[in-house]
Amino acid sequence: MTTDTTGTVARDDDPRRGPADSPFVRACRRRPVPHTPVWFMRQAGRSLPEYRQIRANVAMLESCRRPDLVTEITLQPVRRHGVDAAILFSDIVVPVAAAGVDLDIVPGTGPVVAEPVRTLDQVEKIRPITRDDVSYVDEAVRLLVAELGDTPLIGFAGAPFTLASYLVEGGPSRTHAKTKALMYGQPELWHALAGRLAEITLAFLRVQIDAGVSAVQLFDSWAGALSEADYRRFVLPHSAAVLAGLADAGVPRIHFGVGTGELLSTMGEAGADVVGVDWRTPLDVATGRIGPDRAVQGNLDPCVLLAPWPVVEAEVRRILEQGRAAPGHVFNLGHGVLPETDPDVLTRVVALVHELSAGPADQG
Ligand SMILES: Cc1c2[nH]c(c1CCC(=O)O)Cc1[nH]c(c(CCC(=O)O)c1C)Cc1[nH]c(c(CCC(=O)O)c1C)Cc1[nH]c(c(C)c1CCC(=O)O)C2
Repeated sequence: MTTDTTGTVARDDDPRRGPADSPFVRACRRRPVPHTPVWFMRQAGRSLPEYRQIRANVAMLESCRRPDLVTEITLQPVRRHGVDAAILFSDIVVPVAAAGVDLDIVPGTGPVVAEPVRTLDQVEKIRPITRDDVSYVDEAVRLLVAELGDTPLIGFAGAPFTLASYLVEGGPSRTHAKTKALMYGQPELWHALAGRLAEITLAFLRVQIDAGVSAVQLFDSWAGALSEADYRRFVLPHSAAVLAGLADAGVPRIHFGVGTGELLSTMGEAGADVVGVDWRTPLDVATGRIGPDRAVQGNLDPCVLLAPWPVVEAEVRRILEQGRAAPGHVFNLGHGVLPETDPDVLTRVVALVHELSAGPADQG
């Protein structure tokens, strides 16, 4: 129970509380929570039979452009698992396609770009986007916010480095060699590309915030491929521009990458409220690097979900324990749900996180 400024007592299920006062948003803001909130990156997707069914005859990008499908797919894991937040069903390449880049999402591969970026002329043809270019996202967010009630909706976008990697490599890459070669060999072209992608990302996140999302996550999934010095020189200014552009938006900003143990403190400097941590760095160690001014999100290894339940349970306990060192903890995986994951295990993890972390709300 809480007491508002008029002295009226609001029950925990009172709709007036709204998503801004949800455990998820409170943890992002380092406020006391009734339980540790939990959601999963890629919670909507191939681990769910109801997702595989609805996507059976619809291409990935087409499904992202149909508000009815986006709404249904986003809600599926919320209904099934009782997670503390929904994440908009979309993809990091959706705004880039809206900006005029010829690309597709190939099943089992990922984004594939028809003409990889090599010249300034190509960069200049990637045009800035407006709300009208992504009106289907605006519409889907509005439908979802109405359906979700007190459950917060997370909006997201890809960060400039991760987007640039797809555009320069032409598809997924293990080494990001072409991207790094461009970065080192043609720094002006690199900064022009990353700057344009930062503009598009900021505009895309603004559309989602204006439509009502309660938080945003900036995915720099592949930033861990860079040294700290190169990250600072080539990537940080562009990601910081996106995050600074949202400073007045009033929603928490989460910043996530994989293999970023050595970058955690610098990624925090980019300006997020919450830093996502993969499974390689324990959360207490991560908090030591990030500092007391930011919450953390993570960090169960998605592969652990394929192990017998006692292993999963022990890992969930360890992560909750190490997360207590952080000023705020959002439970999540260290990267996305693997398609072969048994969805019932995800549901059990949500219940276990809630059970183990529930206690009298700290009034501090
Ligand atoms: C790098 C990246 C991409 N897309 C995304 C990232 C950053 C997050 C991360 O690091 O995983 C972001 C993304 N993509 C998708 C979401 C949905 C929201 C959620 O997390 O539930 C999110 C947040 C749907 C999707 N995006 C994609 C799928 C699978 C396509 C399908 O179901 O047919 C989904 C559900 C396609 C995609 N798109 C991309 C990849 C690597 C793939 C997978 C390729 C494959 O394995 O088939 C690029």
